Amino acid sequence: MTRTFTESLRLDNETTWSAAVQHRLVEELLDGSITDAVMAGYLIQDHRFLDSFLALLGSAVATADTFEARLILARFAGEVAGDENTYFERSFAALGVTDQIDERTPDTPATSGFKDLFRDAAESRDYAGALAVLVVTEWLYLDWARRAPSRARGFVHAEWIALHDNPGFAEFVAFLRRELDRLGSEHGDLTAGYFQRAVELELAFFDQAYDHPVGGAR
Ligand SMILES: Cc1ncc(CO)c(N)n1
Repeated sequence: MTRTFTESLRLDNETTWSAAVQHRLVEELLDGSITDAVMAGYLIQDHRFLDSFLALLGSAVATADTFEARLILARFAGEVAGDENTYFERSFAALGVTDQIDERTPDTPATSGFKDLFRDAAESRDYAGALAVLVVTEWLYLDWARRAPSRARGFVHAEWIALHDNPGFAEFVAFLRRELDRLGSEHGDLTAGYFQRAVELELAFFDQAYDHPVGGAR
């Protein structure tokens, strides 16, 4: 059986990938038992992830080798900057996360690691490198969010799952994988290195969500 390039990359990282997809945080989000303090801390870190993530998406828009790809990536960037960012603002209000709490909370090592990885991939000005990182962040999130049915309670939980488990998002992940399957093997070492770093950071990001519960949150 021939494997696609992205299937091989995932299989090379299967242990870490599965540990992330089956993480305690995902279990607690899907069964509704995650505490507001952990959810708030996780979302504060993820909102910072979003800033650097948009910079990486912008670099993918700039380096994509077809008009079609540039359109799809730019539309997705628009959704992240629009509905997804608004989700964070509404959730912070609901969880009692004020600007002061946000400012007092340091980046976890995983957040810093993602910022470094996104900057490295963006500055390489290499479309395949940016794709290797984007395939992990989006495919791994589709993978856990699809583990529904969820018994999530309230919009903070339900919308976070729905943002990563909907037909448009699944279609975007399929597009990213087709792009990396088309280009990745020509840039094998670079893409494998970025892919592995990203999977390890996803697992660490979930782990570290428990290190800084946000006390000010309701
Ligand atoms: C840590 C992390 N990985 C992936 C996504 C999906 O974009 C996200 N929001 N946060």
